[in-house]
Amino acid sequence: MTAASDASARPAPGAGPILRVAGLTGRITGQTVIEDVSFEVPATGVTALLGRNGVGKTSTIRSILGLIERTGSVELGGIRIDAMPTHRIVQFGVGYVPEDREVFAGLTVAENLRLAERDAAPRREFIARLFPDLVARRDQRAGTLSGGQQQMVSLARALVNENRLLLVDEPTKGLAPRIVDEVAAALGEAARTVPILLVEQNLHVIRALADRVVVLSGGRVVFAGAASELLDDEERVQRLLGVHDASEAA
Ligand SMILES: Nc1ncnc2c1ncn2[C@@H]1O[C@H](COP(=O)(O)OP(=O)(O)OP(=O)(O)O)[C@@H](O)[C@H]1O
Repeated sequence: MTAASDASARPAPGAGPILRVAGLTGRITGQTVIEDVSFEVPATGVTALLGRNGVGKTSTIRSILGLIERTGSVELGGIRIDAMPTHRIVQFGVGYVPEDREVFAGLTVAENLRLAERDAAPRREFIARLFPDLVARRDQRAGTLSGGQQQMVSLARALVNENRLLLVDEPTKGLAPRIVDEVAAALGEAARTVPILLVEQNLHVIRALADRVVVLSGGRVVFAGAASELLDDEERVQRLLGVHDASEAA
Protein backbone atom coordinates (compact mmCIF):
# COMPACT_ATOMS: atom_id res chain seq x y z
CA MET A 1 0.00 0.00 0.00
CA THR A 2 1.17 3.50 -0.70
CA ALA A 3 1.78 6.00 2.04
CA ALA A 4 -0.18 9.20 1.44
CA SER A 5 1.30 12.37 2.85
CA ASP A 6 -1.21 12.43 5.67
CA ALA A 7 -1.18 8.68 6.34
CA SER A 8 -0.27 9.29 9.96
CA ALA A 9 -3.73 10.79 10.48
CA ARG A 10 -5.32 7.63 9.13
CA PRO A 11 -7.59 5.82 11.60
CA ALA A 12 -6.99 2.15 12.29
CA PRO A 13 -9.09 -0.14 10.08
CA GLY A 14 -12.25 -1.33 11.76
CA ALA A 15 -12.20 1.62 14.12
CA GLY A 16 -15.79 2.58 13.31
CA PRO A 17 -17.59 4.16 10.37
CA ILE A 18 -15.40 5.89 7.80
CA LEU A 19 -17.99 8.65 7.30
CA ARG A 20 -20.31 10.14 9.85
CA VAL A 21 -22.74 12.81 8.68
CA ALA A 22 -24.79 14.55 11.36
CA GLY A 23 -27.44 17.23 11.01
CA LEU A 24 -26.38 18.13 7.50
CA THR A 25 -28.50 20.85 5.94
CA GLY A 26 -27.66 22.04 2.44
CA ARG A 27 -28.82 25.10 0.53
CA ILE A 28 -28.66 26.09 -3.10
CA THR A 29 -29.30 29.78 -3.80
CA GLY A 30 -30.87 30.12 -0.37
CA GLN A 31 -33.26 27.18 -0.91
CA THR A 32 -32.96 24.25 1.53
CA VAL A 33 -32.39 21.10 -0.55
CA ILE A 34 -31.43 18.66 2.22
CA GLU A 35 -32.38 19.03 5.85
CA ASP A 36 -30.93 17.54 9.02
CA VAL A 37 -29.45 14.55 7.19
CA SER A 38 -27.62 12.08 9.44
CA PHE A 39 -26.13 8.72 8.50
CA GLU A 40 -22.97 6.66 8.68
CA VAL A 41 -20.93 4.82 6.07
CA PRO A 42 -19.08 1.73 7.33
CA ALA A 43 -15.36 1.42 6.64
CA THR A 44 -15.88 -1.38 4.13
CA GLY A 45 -18.24 -2.22 1.30
CA VAL A 46 -20.84 -0.25 -0.61
CA THR A 47 -23.44 1.98 1.00
CA ALA A 48 -26.11 3.08 -1.45
CA LEU A 49 -27.73 6.49 -1.16
CA LEU A 50 -31.20 6.12 -2.64
CA GLY A 51 -34.45 7.94 -3.23
CA ARG A 52 -36.74 9.22 -5.93
CA ASN A 53 -35.65 11.88 -8.41
CA GLY A 54 -34.91 15.23 -6.82
CA VAL A 55 -34.88 14.08 -3.18
CA GLY A 56 -31.38 15.43 -2.60
CA LYS A 57 -28.94 12.57 -3.26
CA THR A 58 -26.52 14.63 -5.36
CA SER A 59 -26.91 17.55 -2.97
CA THR A 60 -25.90 15.28 -0.08
CA ILE A 61 -22.76 14.20 -1.91
CA ARG A 62 -21.97 17.80 -2.84
CA SER A 63 -22.57 18.92 0.75
CA ILE A 64 -20.12 16.32 2.04
CA LEU A 65 -17.54 17.77 -0.35
CA GLY A 66 -18.35 21.35 0.62
CA LEU A 67 -19.46 22.15 -2.90
CA ILE A 68 -22.72 23.70 -1.76
CA GLU A 69 -23.50 25.89 1.24
CA ARG A 70 -24.18 23.67 4.25
CA THR A 71 -24.28 23.36 8.02
CA GLY A 72 -23.88 20.28 10.19
CA SER A 73 -20.95 18.00 10.81
CA VAL A 74 -19.08 15.64 8.52
CA GLU A 75 -16.43 13.34 9.99
CA LEU A 76 -14.04 11.22 8.01
CA GLY A 77 -12.43 8.53 10.12
CA GLY A 78 -13.38 10.47 13.24
CA ILE A 79 -11.90 13.75 12.03
CA ARG A 80 -14.13 16.73 11.24
CA ILE A 81 -13.77 17.75 7.60
CA ASP A 82 -16.68 20.17 7.30
CA ALA A 83 -14.52 23.22 7.95
CA MET A 84 -12.06 22.22 5.24
CA PRO A 85 -12.19 23.64 1.71
CA THR A 86 -13.15 21.12 -0.96
CA HIS A 87 -9.61 20.64 -2.31
CA ARG A 88 -8.42 19.77 1.19
CA ILE A 89 -11.26 17.27 1.65
CA VAL A 90 -10.20 15.61 -1.60
CA GLN A 91 -6.54 15.59 -0.53
CA PHE A 92 -7.63 14.09 2.78
CA GLY A 93 -8.84 11.04 0.89
CA VAL A 94 -12.34 11.56 -0.47
CA GLY A 95 -12.56 10.55 -4.13
CA TYR A 96 -15.45 11.87 -6.21
CA VAL A 97 -16.94 10.51 -9.40
CA PRO A 98 -19.54 13.10 -10.42
CA GLU A 99 -22.79 12.34 -12.18
CA ASP A 100 -21.77 13.93 -15.46
CA ARG A 101 -18.58 11.89 -16.00
CA GLU A 102 -16.15 14.74 -16.09
CA VAL A 103 -13.40 13.77 -18.50
CA PHE A 104 -11.18 16.04 -20.55
CA ALA A 105 -12.63 15.40 -24.00
CA GLY A 106 -9.65 16.75 -25.93
CA LEU A 107 -7.10 14.70 -23.99
CA THR A 108 -6.25 11.04 -24.43
CA VAL A 109 -7.26 8.36 -21.96
CA ALA A 110 -3.66 8.19 -20.68
CA GLU A 111 -3.50 11.96 -20.27
CA ASN A 112 -6.81 11.97 -18.39
CA LEU A 113 -5.48 9.40 -15.96
CA ARG A 114 -2.08 11.06 -15.58
CA LEU A 115 -3.71 14.38 -14.69
CA ALA A 116 -5.68 12.73 -11.90
CA GLU A 117 -2.63 11.24 -10.20
CA ARG A 118 -2.10 12.73 -6.76
CA ASP A 119 -0.25 10.03 -4.83
CA ALA A 120 3.50 9.48 -4.97
CA ALA A 121 2.78 5.91 -6.09
CA PRO A 122 -0.38 6.00 -8.22
CA ARG A 123 -2.14 2.66 -8.63
CA ARG A 124 -1.57 2.31 -12.39
CA GLU A 125 -1.41 -1.50 -12.38
CA PHE A 126 -4.61 -1.79 -10.38
CA ILE A 127 -6.35 0.50 -12.88
CA ALA A 128 -4.98 -1.46 -15.85
CA ARG A 129 -6.26 -4.72 -14.32
CA LEU A 130 -9.67 -3.22 -13.58
CA PHE A 131 -10.12 -1.52 -16.97
CA PRO A 132 -8.24 -3.45 -19.67
CA ASP A 133 -10.27 -1.63 -22.32
CA LEU A 134 -8.72 1.66 -21.22
CA VAL A 135 -5.24 0.24 -21.67
CA ALA A 136 -6.14 -0.65 -25.25
CA ARG A 137 -7.52 2.83 -25.79
CA ARG A 138 -4.84 4.76 -23.93
CA ASP A 139 -4.05 7.00 -26.93
CA GLN A 140 -7.69 7.63 -27.88
CA ARG A 141 -9.17 11.06 -27.13
CA ALA A 142 -11.65 10.76 -24.27
CA GLY A 143 -14.25 12.78 -26.17
CA THR A 144 -14.49 10.03 -28.78
CA LEU A 145 -15.21 7.26 -26.23
CA SER A 146 -18.67 5.81 -25.62
CA GLY A 147 -20.59 6.85 -22.50
CA GLY A 148 -19.61 3.61 -20.77
CA GLN A 149 -15.96 4.02 -21.64
CA GLN A 150 -16.03 7.62 -20.38
CA GLN A 151 -17.54 6.35 -17.14
CA MET A 152 -14.64 3.90 -16.84
CA VAL A 153 -12.18 6.81 -17.30
CA SER A 154 -14.04 8.81 -14.67
CA LEU A 155 -13.93 5.90 -12.21
CA ALA A 156 -10.31 5.17 -13.01
CA ARG A 157 -9.41 8.81 -12.32
CA ALA A 158 -10.79 8.46 -8.80
CA LEU A 159 -9.32 4.99 -8.21
CA VAL A 160 -5.77 5.82 -9.29
CA ASN A 161 -5.22 7.43 -5.89
CA GLU A 162 -5.56 5.69 -2.59
CA ASN A 163 -8.67 7.18 -1.03
CA ARG A 164 -10.38 6.56 2.28
CA LEU A 165 -13.82 6.93 0.75
CA LEU A 166 -15.23 7.15 -2.74
CA LEU A 167 -18.37 9.14 -3.56
CA VAL A 168 -19.86 7.85 -6.81
CA ASP A 169 -22.91 9.58 -8.28
CA GLU A 170 -25.16 7.59 -10.66
CA PRO A 171 -22.39 5.82 -12.56
CA THR A 172 -24.74 3.65 -14.64
CA LYS A 173 -27.15 6.40 -15.70
CA GLY A 174 -27.97 6.24 -19.40
CA LEU A 175 -25.76 3.23 -20.13
CA ALA A 176 -26.72 0.11 -22.09
CA PRO A 177 -27.44 -2.98 -19.91
CA ARG A 178 -24.21 -4.77 -20.86
CA ILE A 179 -22.16 -1.67 -19.98
CA VAL A 180 -24.12 -1.28 -16.74
CA ASP A 181 -22.93 -4.77 -15.79
CA GLU A 182 -19.33 -3.87 -16.64
CA VAL A 183 -19.41 -0.67 -14.60
CA ALA A 184 -21.04 -2.54 -11.70
CA ALA A 185 -18.37 -5.25 -11.85
CA ALA A 186 -15.61 -2.63 -11.77
CA LEU A 187 -17.28 -0.92 -8.82
CA GLY A 188 -17.54 -4.25 -7.02
CA GLU A 189 -13.82 -4.83 -7.52
CA ALA A 190 -13.04 -1.28 -6.42
CA ALA A 191 -15.15 -1.74 -3.29
CA ARG A 192 -12.75 -4.44 -2.14
CA THR A 193 -10.13 -1.70 -1.75
CA VAL A 194 -12.12 1.36 -0.67
CA PRO A 195 -15.51 1.99 0.95
CA ILE A 196 -17.99 3.52 -1.47
CA LEU A 197 -21.00 5.77 -1.01
CA LEU A 198 -22.97 5.14 -4.19
CA VAL A 199 -25.91 7.06 -5.61
CA GLU A 200 -27.69 4.60 -7.88
CA GLN A 201 -31.16 4.19 -9.36
CA ASN A 202 -30.73 0.74 -10.87
CA LEU A 203 -32.11 -1.82 -8.40
CA HIS A 204 -30.25 -4.63 -10.09
CA VAL A 205 -26.96 -2.82 -9.42
CA ILE A 206 -27.96 -1.93 -5.86
CA ARG A 207 -28.85 -5.55 -5.22
CA ALA A 208 -25.50 -6.70 -6.59
CA LEU A 209 -23.31 -4.18 -4.77
CA ALA A 210 -24.89 -2.57 -1.74
CA ASP A 211 -24.39 -3.84 1.80
CA ARG A 212 -26.26 -0.96 3.38
CA VAL A 213 -28.69 1.63 2.13
CA VAL A 214 -29.66 5.15 3.15
CA VAL A 215 -32.92 6.40 1.65
CA LEU A 216 -33.81 10.06 1.29
CA SER A 217 -37.23 11.55 0.82
CA GLY A 218 -37.90 15.27 0.63
CA GLY A 219 -34.31 16.03 1.64
CA ARG A 220 -34.43 13.88 4.79
CA VAL A 221 -33.32 10.37 5.72
CA VAL A 222 -36.34 8.07 5.91
CA PHE A 223 -34.59 4.70 6.08
CA ALA A 224 -31.09 3.48 6.92
CA GLY A 225 -30.18 -0.14 7.35
CA ALA A 226 -29.09 -3.36 5.71
CA ALA A 227 -29.72 -3.41 1.95
CA SER A 228 -31.61 -6.69 2.23
CA GLU A 229 -33.99 -5.19 4.78
CA LEU A 230 -35.13 -2.69 2.17
CA LEU A 231 -34.82 -4.76 -1.00
CA ASP A 232 -36.71 -7.76 0.37
CA ASP A 233 -39.69 -5.55 1.09
CA GLU A 234 -41.33 -4.90 -2.27
CA GLU A 235 -43.95 -2.54 -0.83
CA ARG A 236 -41.28 -0.44 0.88
CA VAL A 237 -39.16 -0.32 -2.28
CA GLN A 238 -42.15 0.88 -4.26
CA ARG A 239 -43.12 3.45 -1.63
CA LEU A 240 -39.65 4.87 -0.99
CA LEU A 241 -38.07 4.56 -4.41
CA GLY A 242 -41.10 4.51 -6.68
CA VAL A 243 -39.80 1.56 -8.67
CA HIS A 244 -40.55 -2.12 -8.99
CA ASP A 245 -37.74 -4.59 -8.56
CA ALA A 246 -37.23 -5.79 -12.13
CA SER A 247 -35.07 -8.68 -10.97
CA GLU A 248 -38.06 -10.10 -9.08
CA ALA A 249 -40.36 -9.69 -12.04
CA ALA A 250 -37.95 -11.38 -14.43
N1 LIG B 1 -28.44 24.23 -9.21
C1 LIG B 1 -29.62 24.16 -8.59
N2 LIG B 1 -30.38 25.24 -8.41
C2 LIG B 1 -31.56 25.18 -7.77
N3 LIG B 1 -32.09 24.04 -7.26
C3 LIG B 1 -31.37 22.93 -7.42
C4 LIG B 1 -30.11 22.91 -8.09
N4 LIG B 1 -29.63 21.64 -8.07
C5 LIG B 1 -30.56 20.91 -7.44
N5 LIG B 1 -31.61 21.67 -7.05
C6 LIG B 1 -32.80 21.22 -6.34
O1 LIG B 1 -32.37 20.52 -5.19
C7 LIG B 1 -33.22 19.41 -4.94
C8 LIG B 1 -32.37 18.17 -4.80
O2 LIG B 1 -31.71 17.91 -6.05
P1 LIG B 1 -30.62 16.76 -6.18
O3 LIG B 1 -30.01 16.88 -7.54
O4 LIG B 1 -29.74 16.77 -5.01
O5 LIG B 1 -31.55 15.48 -6.12
P2 LIG B 1 -31.25 14.00 -6.57
O6 LIG B 1 -31.92 13.13 -5.57
O7 LIG B 1 -29.80 13.80 -6.78
O8 LIG B 1 -32.02 13.95 -7.96
P3 LIG B 1 -31.81 13.01 -9.26
O9 LIG B 1 -32.10 11.61 -8.83
O10 LIG B 1 -32.85 13.54 -10.21
O11 LIG B 1 -30.40 13.22 -9.74
C9 LIG B 1 -34.19 19.35 -6.10
O12 LIG B 1 -35.41 19.88 -5.68
C10 LIG B 1 -33.56 20.20 -7.16
O13 LIG B 1 -34.54 20.82 -7.95
